[in-house]
Amino acid sequence: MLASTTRVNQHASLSSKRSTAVKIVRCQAAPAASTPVPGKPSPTTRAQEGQDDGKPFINLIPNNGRWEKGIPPVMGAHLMASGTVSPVSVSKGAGIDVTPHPFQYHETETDGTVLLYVTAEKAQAGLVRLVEEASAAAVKAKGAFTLVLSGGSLPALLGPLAASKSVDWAKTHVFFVDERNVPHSSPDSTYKAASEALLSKVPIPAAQVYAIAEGLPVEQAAIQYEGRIISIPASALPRATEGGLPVFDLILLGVGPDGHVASLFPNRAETSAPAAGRWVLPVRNSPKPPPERITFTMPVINAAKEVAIVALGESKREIVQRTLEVQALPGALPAQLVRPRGGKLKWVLDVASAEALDIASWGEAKRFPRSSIPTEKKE
Ligand SMILES: O=C(O)[C@H](O)[C@@H](O)[C@H](O)[C@H](O)COP(=O)(O)O
Repeated sequence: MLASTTRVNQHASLSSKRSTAVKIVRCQAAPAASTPVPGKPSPTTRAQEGQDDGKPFINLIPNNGRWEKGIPPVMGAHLMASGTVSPVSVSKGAGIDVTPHPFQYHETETDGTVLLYVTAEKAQAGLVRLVEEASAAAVKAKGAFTLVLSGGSLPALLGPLAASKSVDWAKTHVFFVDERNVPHSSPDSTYKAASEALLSKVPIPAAQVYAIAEGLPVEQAAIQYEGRIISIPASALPRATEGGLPVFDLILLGVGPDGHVASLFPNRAETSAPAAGRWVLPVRNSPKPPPERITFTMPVINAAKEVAIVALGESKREIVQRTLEVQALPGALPAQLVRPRGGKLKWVLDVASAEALDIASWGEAKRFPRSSIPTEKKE
């Protein structure tokens, strides 16, 4: 049974004039593409009324809520904010010629918290506070704080942390949830970006910044990185009771236009790596250049105490809406697989990236399961 939808701050209008975050706590459940929202011409409304507005006529997932084995007969086929239609997958009926999909729908939901800021600057300040709070809690609890960074636009957002008076850098360990397999001096290096924006400006011991080993083949770089994580004592980096995965205190993710997080891309084998396997994997032929990377697996991300997905600006509008509001093919959007099992999930948005969200409808209970990686691989 889905967790009952938590209260949504109905006043969280996107045009909020509030100067700070509007905290919206909700279940991560996608409204059915066929659930017309009063006052909002949803694809259904347009399709049912047969308006020929030039947009593709789309087949809608029947919102009967009683699918065989939790799998809707038609997956996808929803009209995305960009006006394109997502891919369709038609099963032949439950249990008929169905090969075990690396991802499955399941009924449980994880509450996520959406922190919606009026501007990117306020979102950046909120992100800094989020790191400071996680740091204080971790150092108080175990005398160490493990912070994991993404690449892309994220490192530059952390610049103001250099002025923070509350982060104990002597007790902080910084990792990279993914990293390009390039020299540290390369403009593509996330280590370089994070060093320039923050790490070179704070008194963090060099041995506590875990950069990728340079000059190795990507498979060896992944193994070497995993070995460094394994060598960290559980007192600083506890291991989860289930599966022994490392429990990082805070992982900061970006999200790509295809829904990738870290270097886990849609429909790629790395994205469905099981919890029982490697913690860090090599990625070749990455859809996002540069081609070679290493990446944490999704189970490692989901073992974290807290995960924040940071998506700011107009360019994130469509993927934020798809990820938070649209039923996707199982695993089609890796960002929808981010569901910390025992931890907290937060989205850090600004009005520009949240503009396409239909927050007013978030108060209604939705019966859309989310895809996830099964805990045991179905052979
Ligand atoms: O190394 C990387 O490229 C990142 O880890 C990647 O996952 C990034 O976070 C997203 O692609 C979003 O990047 P932007 O925030 O720059 O759009």
